[in-house]
Amino acid sequence: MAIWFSSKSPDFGWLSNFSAHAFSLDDRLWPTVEHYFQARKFADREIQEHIRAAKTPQQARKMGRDRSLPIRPDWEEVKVDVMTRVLRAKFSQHPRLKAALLATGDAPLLHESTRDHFWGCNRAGKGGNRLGRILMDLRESFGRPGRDRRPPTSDAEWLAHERSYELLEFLGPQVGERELRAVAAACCRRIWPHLEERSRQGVEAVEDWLDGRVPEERRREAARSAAQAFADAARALDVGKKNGHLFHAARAAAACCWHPEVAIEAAAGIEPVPIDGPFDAAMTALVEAATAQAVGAVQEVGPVATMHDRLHEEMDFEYAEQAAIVRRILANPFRPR
Ligand SMILES: Nc1c(N[C@@H]2O[C@H](COP(=O)(O)O)[C@@H](O)[C@H]2O)[nH]c(=O)[nH]c1=O
Repeated sequence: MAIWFSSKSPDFGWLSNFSAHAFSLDDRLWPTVEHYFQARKFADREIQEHIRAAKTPQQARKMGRDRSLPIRPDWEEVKVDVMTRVLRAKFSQHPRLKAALLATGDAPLLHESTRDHFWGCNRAGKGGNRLGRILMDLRESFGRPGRDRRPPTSDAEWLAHERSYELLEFLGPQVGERELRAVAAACCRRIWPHLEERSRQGVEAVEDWLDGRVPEERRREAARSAAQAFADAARALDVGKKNGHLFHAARAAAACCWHPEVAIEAAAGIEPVPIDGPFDAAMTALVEAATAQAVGAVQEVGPVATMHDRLHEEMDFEYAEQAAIVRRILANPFRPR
């Protein structure tokens, strides 16, 4: 069945360019794909920076479409390449989104738009759906086995594996909720300095629950309060103020405290990638905690040219540290007991 998406779709807003999934590209951090795409219309770095600092993707789009500023003369020739590049960056840097994209299988992805017949199409079939087509190509390239996806295949590989989320993905649904929560909490402990009080208390409630000391009600309250802390961090997110690591850290803690009755993404007023169960919650916590750690580490790195490489190095480093946590908490599947 075809999947229709736009920034307004309740279930597939994460496919839209407006979704709040920050990534790094061209030596800088970008709050959304839309910010990057609109900024790239201009050669002038000052204008790019102005758009990068826009509070919302809607605002970035408005700025990019303001024709009082000169756009690069070759924009029409390069815009599809720019979009392809930025979408690859978004989905490669968010393993959870990449997994969600792969999980759409071979469903046609259609960017619903009544007006934009280039990137989107309407329900009557009018429009080129270029955005949907790029996403389908990306899905296909991610689906091919390669350096991006290497689950462990032996005891030795399990012990040497350096990506926490791939270890969890490999074990899949057989991991119990207690183990998942324990891994998520331990990963949040590693970003403690980036967490504010409500997020810390949430993680502590999860730890107490692991010790068997927490009534259901406290867990729900902790989840609400951590979700609220994330909502506040989302509102305060401002690349100009270099506080991206606080946003990702608060999201990690909120995911760690996930409770089925508390909608984390909705609390933050951003495009929903609804968390679907404890496994999904733990994956989100791992990815966001690694991002928080990495962004925090490179925030002050200058010149910007070196920041980009450093960000990826720092994320790899953190995923390796988390992989050791996964091994400590979960049983080695290659040594059955
Ligand atoms: N207006 C809109 C979207 N339009 C977005 O605008 C971009 C194209 O900009 P331009 O080439 O300047 O027309 C492209 O990223 C497209 O996805 N998307 C959404 O999800 N929701 C919206 O409401």
